[in-house]
Amino acid sequence: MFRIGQGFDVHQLTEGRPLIIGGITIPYEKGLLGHSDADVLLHTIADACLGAIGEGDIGRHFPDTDEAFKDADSAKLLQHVWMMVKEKGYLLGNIDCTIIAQKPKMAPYIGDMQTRIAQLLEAETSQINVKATTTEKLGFPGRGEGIASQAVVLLVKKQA
Ligand SMILES: Nc1ccn([C@@H]2O[C@H](COP(=O)(O)O)[C@@H](O)[C@H]2O)c(=O)n1
Ligand SMILES: C[C@@]1(CO)OP(=O)(O)OP(=O)(O)OC[C@H]1O
Repeated sequence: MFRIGQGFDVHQLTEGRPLIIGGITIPYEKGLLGHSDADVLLHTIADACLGAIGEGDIGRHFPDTDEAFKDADSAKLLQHVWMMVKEKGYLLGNIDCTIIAQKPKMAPYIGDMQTRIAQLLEAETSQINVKATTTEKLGFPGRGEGIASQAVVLLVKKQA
């Protein structure tokens, strides 16, 4: 039995914050703003996983009004979500993600992101695909105001 989920998230770019995407710190003049470390890609994957198991979204499980999640490491939030997926008896099929950013260039960091996401989800790197695209300078990502990401996840029910 299969379950699919999709995720989408956006965070604003601002000065004075580190840029953390897919669990990797990327050298850049700005970082993403959020209650947590604002790792837009890990949030997107967490939302896709929660969607696949019918458990709502990360705001429901980790509210941004809760001081416990202030500056939270999104890797830990995703690991918690992955525990929920495993408790429901699912394994990862595959994940496909897109980071939507005019700058910086993500290509040099994609391999490390895939490795880190695979670690967090106890999967093989071959099960994780991360892509990046600009919006050809159009809209808020194109103006460099923020970064968005999208993900689709396929889960497979463990055999009894
Ligand atoms: N922030 C980004 C955006 C894109 N890339 C890579 O460049 C390729 C071309 O991007 P277009 O938006 O012009 O289609 C894209 O396929 C990515 O490989 C990137 O590394 N970082
Ligand atoms: C992760 C949480 C919790 O710290 O905060 P943010 O970093 O603001 O991220 P967002 O994607 O807006 O929503 C989920 C939040 O509840």
